[in-house]
Amino acid sequence: MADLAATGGTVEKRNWLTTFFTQLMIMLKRNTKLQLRSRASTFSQTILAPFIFMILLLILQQADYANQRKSVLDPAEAPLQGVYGCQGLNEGSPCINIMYTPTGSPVIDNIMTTFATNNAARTGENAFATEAAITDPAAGVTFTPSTQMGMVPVPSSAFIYDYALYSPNITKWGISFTDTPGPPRNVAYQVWYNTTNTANGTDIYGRQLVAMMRGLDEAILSVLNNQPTTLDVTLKDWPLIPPKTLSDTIIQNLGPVFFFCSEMVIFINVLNLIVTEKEHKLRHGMEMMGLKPSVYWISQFLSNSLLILIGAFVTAIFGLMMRFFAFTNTNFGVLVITFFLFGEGMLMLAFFITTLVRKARVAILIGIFVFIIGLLFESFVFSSSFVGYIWWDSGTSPTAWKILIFFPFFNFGKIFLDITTYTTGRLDTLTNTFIPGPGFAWSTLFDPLPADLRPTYGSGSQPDVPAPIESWRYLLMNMLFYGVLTWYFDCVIPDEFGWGLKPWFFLTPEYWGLGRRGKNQQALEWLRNEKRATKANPDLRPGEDRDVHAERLKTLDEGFSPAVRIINLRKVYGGFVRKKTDKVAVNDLCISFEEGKLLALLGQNGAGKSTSMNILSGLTPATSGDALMYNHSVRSQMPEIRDFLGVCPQHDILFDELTAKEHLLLYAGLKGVRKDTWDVLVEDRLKAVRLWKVRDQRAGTYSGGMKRRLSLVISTIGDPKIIFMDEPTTGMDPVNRRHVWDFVEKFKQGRVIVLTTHSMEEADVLGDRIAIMAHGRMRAIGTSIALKRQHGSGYRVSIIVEPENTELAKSTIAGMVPSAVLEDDSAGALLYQFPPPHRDAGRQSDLAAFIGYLEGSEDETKPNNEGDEAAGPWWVKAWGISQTTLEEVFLRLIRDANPQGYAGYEQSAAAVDTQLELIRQKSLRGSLSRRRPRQGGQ
Ligand SMILES: Nc1ncnc2c1ncn2[C@@H]1O[C@H](COP(=O)(O)OP(=O)(O)OP(=O)(O)O)[C@@H](O)[C@H]1O
Repeated sequence: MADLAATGGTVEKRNWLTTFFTQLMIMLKRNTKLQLRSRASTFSQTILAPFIFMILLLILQQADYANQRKSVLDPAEAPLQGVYGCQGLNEGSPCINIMYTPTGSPVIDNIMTTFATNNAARTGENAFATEAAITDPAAGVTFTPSTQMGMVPVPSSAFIYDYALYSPNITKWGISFTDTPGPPRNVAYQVWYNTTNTANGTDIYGRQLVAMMRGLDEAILSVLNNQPTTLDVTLKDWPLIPPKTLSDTIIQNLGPVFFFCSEMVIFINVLNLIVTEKEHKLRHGMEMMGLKPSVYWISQFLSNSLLILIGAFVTAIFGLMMRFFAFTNTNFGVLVITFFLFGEGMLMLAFFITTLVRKARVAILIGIFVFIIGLLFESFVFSSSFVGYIWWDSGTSPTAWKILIFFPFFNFGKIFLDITTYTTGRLDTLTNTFIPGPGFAWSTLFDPLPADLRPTYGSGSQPDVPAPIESWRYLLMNMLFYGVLTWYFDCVIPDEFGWGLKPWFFLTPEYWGLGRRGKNQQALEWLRNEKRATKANPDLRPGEDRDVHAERLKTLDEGFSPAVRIINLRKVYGGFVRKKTDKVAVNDLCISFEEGKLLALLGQNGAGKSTSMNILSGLTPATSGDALMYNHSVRSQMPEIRDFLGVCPQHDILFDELTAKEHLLLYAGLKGVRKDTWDVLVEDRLKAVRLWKVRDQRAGTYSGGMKRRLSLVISTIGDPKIIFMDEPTTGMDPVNRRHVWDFVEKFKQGRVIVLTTHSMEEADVLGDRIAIMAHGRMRAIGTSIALKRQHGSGYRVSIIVEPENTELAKSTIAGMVPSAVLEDDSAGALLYQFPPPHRDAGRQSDLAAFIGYLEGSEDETKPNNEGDEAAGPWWVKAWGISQTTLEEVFLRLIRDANPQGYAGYEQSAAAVDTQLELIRQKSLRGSLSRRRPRQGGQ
C-alpha cells in the first residue's frame, strides 16, 4: 500500500470565496446526480405533473365544449307568466306584495285592481287584495305587516323609498304612477324592484319585471279604453346554433387549481428531501466535513429552481399545444415567469418550513396542510373574478390582502385570474356569440385592470384591482421574505443535538467571521483560569484514580502542548430547568491527546463515549467545559476546527444513491483536497479498506460492514490532523477488521486518532493508550500493560499433577513462592494466583524463579530416575500461565465504578463477578497449551 498519509490528501489553502464556489459546484453536482438517480421523481416533478394536470384540464374543457356546442333547433316556448306573491324571511312570513302611489285616485286604484284580477288568472294564486291606504307618512315608515298583504296604497314615492330603507326586504314591488290628463294623456309609472334579485343572477332575464310591466300596461289599456284588454306575450329562444369559437371557461375557473397542484408536487418533494437529509444527519455529515450552510441552501435553491424553470416551460408549452386561450393569447414570457416565480415562492416557503421540523413525516403533513389551504384559495377564491377581486373592493378591509400577499398561492391566483380575465373571452348569453378577450401582452403587466373587465358588485362598486406586475413583485417579496426566515430560523432553532445560535446572532461580529483571531487567545485565557481553579484544589477528587488525576493535571499544564486538550467537559441532558432526573452523560472529562498516538475509549453502553465524541466533533454543545484542538475552542471555533477534523460517526451517514467513489469525491471536494490528487486518493483509500471492487456500486446496496468501512475511510479524507472514530469496526468480519486496523495503524502517523470500541482486542491492538469510561467519568487511563498491571489481578499459574502428588506439589510451591495463593484444588488441578507486580514488587522474583523452575532442566529429585526427556519437576504433568486480560480490567473497573448519584447502572456487581470468573477460566484454558510431553503411562 502506498504511503497513505502522504497520498492524495493534500488540502489546498483557499480564500472564502474560492471555497464557497468550489463547494457550490460540488454540491450542485451532487444534487444533479441525486436528481438523475431518482429519475422517476424528477420526471414527475418537471414533466409528468404539468402534463397530467394539463391533460385533465383538456378533458374537462372538451366536455364543456361539447356541452356548449349542442345545437337546439326547436327550443321550447313558454308564455310570459304573471307576477307571483311575495316571500318574507320564510315561506308565509309577513310581507307586502305591492306598494303603490298615489292614493285616492280612482283611475290608479282601478288600474291596480284590474292588474290584480288579470294576474291572478295567470298565476292561479289569489288576487292581490287592495289594503287600507296608509295616509300618514311618518307613522307608515314604522308600519309592520302582520300577514302577507296584497296592494297597499301609500302617500308618495318618498314613502316607498323610506319604507324600503327602514324596513328592507319586506316589500316586493313599488309602483309610483303619474297620471297627466293631456291631451295627449300620459300615464307614467316607475317600477321599484329589489335589484338584489337580478344581481344574484336568480332572474337574469328580469322575467318578473317584464311580467309586472305587461300586467300594468294591460290594466292601463283596460281602464283607459274602458274595455277589458289582455296582452299575451310568449317567450321563445332563438334556435341555438353554437358559435364557432367557444369560451375556455374551464381553464378560467379551474386553471389556478390545476396549475397550483402541479407546482405542489415540487413543493412537497422539496420538504421531504431537505428534512430527510436533516433527519438522517446527512447535512450534519457534510457540515462536519466542512460544508458551509450557505452553500447547502444555495445549492438546494439552484438545483430546485432548475426543476421549477423546466416545469414552467413545460407547462407553458403544453398549454400552447392544447390551444388554451390563456396560453395562446398571453405573452409566452409572462406565462413562464409567472409559473416560475410562483414555484420559487413556494420553494422558499418549503425551505422555511424545513427549518421548523426535524422529521420528514411532520414536514409532509405540514406540506399537505399548506396544500389544502392553497387549494381552497385557488378553487373558491380565484375561480371567478367576482370573488377573486373582492379583496380590492372598497367594502373589503385592505388589511385582508396585505396579509394574504405573504402567501405565494394568493399572488399566483391573482395574476392567473388577470391572465384568464384578459384572454379567455366569454360567450354573450343573450346573443350566444363569443366575445374574445383583449389578450395579455407584456405591456398589460403594468396596466390596472380596465373597468369593463372588472366585476360589479351589488352595491354598484367595482374593485380597484392592482396591475398584474404587482403579483410578480409580491412573489419576489415572498422569496426574499421566506429566504430571510429560512436563514434566521435555520441558525436559531436548535437541532436535535442542541446546537442553535442566539436569537441576536446576526448582531455579533463572530457570525460574520470577524474577531475570530482573538478567539485563540480567549481559549488560552480560559485554560489559564481553569488551571488556576484546579491548582487551588489539586487533590484527588473523591473516587478519582491516580492515573486519571495525573492526566487531569497534565492536561491543565500550560507547559505541555498536546494536540487536543479536553478540559472539564460536561454534558447534562435535560430541559431548561435543572431537575434531579437530568442525565449527566459526561462528567468533568479531562484528557489530552498527542500526535501520532491513538487513544481507545472503552466503556459500557451509555458510559458517555458517543456524547464525548459528539461534543468534540461539534455535533452536540457541551454544557460546560471546553476542548481545545490546536488551541481552537470547540465551543466557539468549530468552523476552523473542521478544516483539520475527520469524524466517523457511530451511525453511518451515507447517501444511498451515491457510490463509494462518489462519496469520496464529494467529501474530497468539500474538504478542499487538490483536484489532481482525487483519483489517487480514492483508489488508495478504497483499496485500503477493500471497497475498490465495489466502488461504483451504490452505498444503499452495501452490507453493514461495507458501510462502516466507507464511513471510516470518509473520515480520513482531507488530511485531517484529528480523527474521531465512534465504534468504527462494528459489524465487520475478522478479515476486514484486520485490514481496517492495519489501515488505521498506518494512518495515525502524525495524527491524533480517538476511537471508541467495545472490542477489547481492538483497543489492545490499536490503542497506544486506553481510557475506560463509566457513568460519564473517566475511570482509568494508560497503556494496555499499565492498565493490566494497575487494575489486573496479576498472574495465574495452573499446574496439573497426578492426584497422589498433590500434597508434594503444594508443599514444594509453598516453600518456593510463599506469596502465591492457592485459588483452586481439584483432582490434581491446582490454580495459584500471583499478586500484581505493583502490589508485591519484592516478590516478582518469586514468580520469575518459579517459572524458571517449572521450565527448568532435568529434575534430580525424580524417583526411579525414569528416562524422561522433558525439563522441569517430575511431578508436573502440565502447567500454564495467564495474565489479566483487558476485558478483565474493564469488567473490574465497571464493577468498582461507583454509581452513586447516577441512574441507569444496570449491571449488578454479582453479574460482573460471574463474568470475570468466566474470563479467568477461559484465559486459563488457553494457557494450558504448554503441556509437558511425558513418556510412560502416568
Ligand atoms: N439526546 C439525548 N438525550 C438524553 N439523553 C441522552 C441523549 N443522548 C445520550 N443520552 C444519554 O447519555 C448517556 C450516554 O450516552 P452515550 O450515547 O454517550 O453512551 P455511549 O457510551 O456512547 O454508549 P454506546 O456504547 O451504547 O454507544 C446515556 O445514558 C444516554 O441515555
